[in-house]
Amino acid sequence: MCEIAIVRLDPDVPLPAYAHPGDAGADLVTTADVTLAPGERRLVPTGIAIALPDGYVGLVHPRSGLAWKAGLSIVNAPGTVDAGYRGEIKVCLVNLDPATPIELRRGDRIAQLVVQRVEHARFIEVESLDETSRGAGGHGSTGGFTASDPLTAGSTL
Ligand SMILES: O=c1ccn([C@H]2C[C@H](O)[C@@H](COP(=O)(O)OP(=O)(O)OP(=O)(O)O)O2)c(=O)[nH]1
Ligand SMILES: [Mg+2]
Repeated sequence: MCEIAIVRLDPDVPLPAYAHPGDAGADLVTTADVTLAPGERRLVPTGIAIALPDGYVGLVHPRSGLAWKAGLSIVNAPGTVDAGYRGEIKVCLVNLDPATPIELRRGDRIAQLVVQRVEHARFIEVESLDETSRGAGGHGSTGGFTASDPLTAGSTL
């Protein structure tokens, strides 16, 4: 377990909390009242700043319940909080529902922070890459998931 120093920029904000032991994400709240019109996006404050240890990253993920029930998502999901970042964590929320506004109140849990270790890579330029079974196949090269997908049209599962 890693320890993360945290500063509350708003005295009322709760510390990020795991809802259950073993959960991957610690919930983050908004400190603002926000209404998102259909299709609208907004950078929303969380009232906290953290100091992640070197070699860690904080990933800001959407919450699945709000995604399913209201269409609330994060434009840049998952957001990347760098270890050296000391500013307020903010979340770029978006209302993906085509018709219904989303009303968020100060204190609502709007996202979850997943803390992970990261590798730092050295990029070494070469003339060509080794051969693999996948090669350059990507972006649906192994098939899609519906009959309307042009890659799999006519497929009989
Ligand atoms: O959901 C997010 C994503 C990022 N950040 C903060 C922390 C992160 O360390 C910094 C920069 O994020 P990122 O590198 O994703 O954005 P950028 O557009 O590349 O900005 P920069 O040029 O500052 O790196 O913004 C957040 O508060 N919330
Ligand atoms: Mg960046």
